Amino acid sequence: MTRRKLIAGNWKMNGDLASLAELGGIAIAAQNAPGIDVAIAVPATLIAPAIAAAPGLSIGAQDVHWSAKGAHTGCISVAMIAEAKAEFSIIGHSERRADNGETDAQVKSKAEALHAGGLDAILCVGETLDERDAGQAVAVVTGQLAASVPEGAAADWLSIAYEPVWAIGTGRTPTVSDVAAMHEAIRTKLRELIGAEADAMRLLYGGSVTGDNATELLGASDVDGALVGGASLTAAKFVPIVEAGARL
Ligand SMILES: O=C[C@H](O)COP(=O)(O)O
Repeated sequence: MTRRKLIAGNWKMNGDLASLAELGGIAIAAQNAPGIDVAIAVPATLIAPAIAAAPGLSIGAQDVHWSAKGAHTGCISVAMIAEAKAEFSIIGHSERRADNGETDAQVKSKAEALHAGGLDAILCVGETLDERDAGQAVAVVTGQLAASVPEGAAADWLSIAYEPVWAIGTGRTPTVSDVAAMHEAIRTKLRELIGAEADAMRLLYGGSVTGDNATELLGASDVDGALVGGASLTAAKFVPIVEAGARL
């Protein structure tokens, strides 16, 4: 099955109004790559200004709360990011799991809340280095999927990002065959969970993706795109990744 590639950036807790100038070059690269999707998840305060700065570029959030509203100090709801015109949110990023103790059950509720609000979700999974060294990587990742992918999830609103925790921001990446093996395991698990819809669902790889390794990583079997952190902060670093995705 042909799946449209998605190259998504995650600015994490970086960026300010001045850095939105980077989105101009990224938006042009996206326009020049009509065969793929390009998106950037910015800090919540930058969602509306990012959309104003780069109309037509898909802008999203990096997290949402699962509740519609209420006593959740510091959190942001799906309706709030939707009002700012975000199209999607990342959920379950390993940094949120580590910093905020997020559980798979919460991630599942966030996915359901996004879908109910008409927004897309990029759900992150991934193992730590200790888990990989212990031979538990596949078990950890498939366990995260089993506990966080909503019943009946569909490819038109949910994508999965496999991000080995040890590859994030470290300059280390798994081998292409390790990435392909994990993505195959993810797809197999998704078939168990959501049936044939699994074959339409995009599986992104994330962790130290750069313009230098994007062609190799994006070319791995069952890799349908990338979730890019550090290299998404500037057009100079992100555009080559978009171009690599468009060439495949
Ligand atoms: O969400 C993005 C990932 O955590 C990857 O970050 P990185 O490209 O800086 O390694």
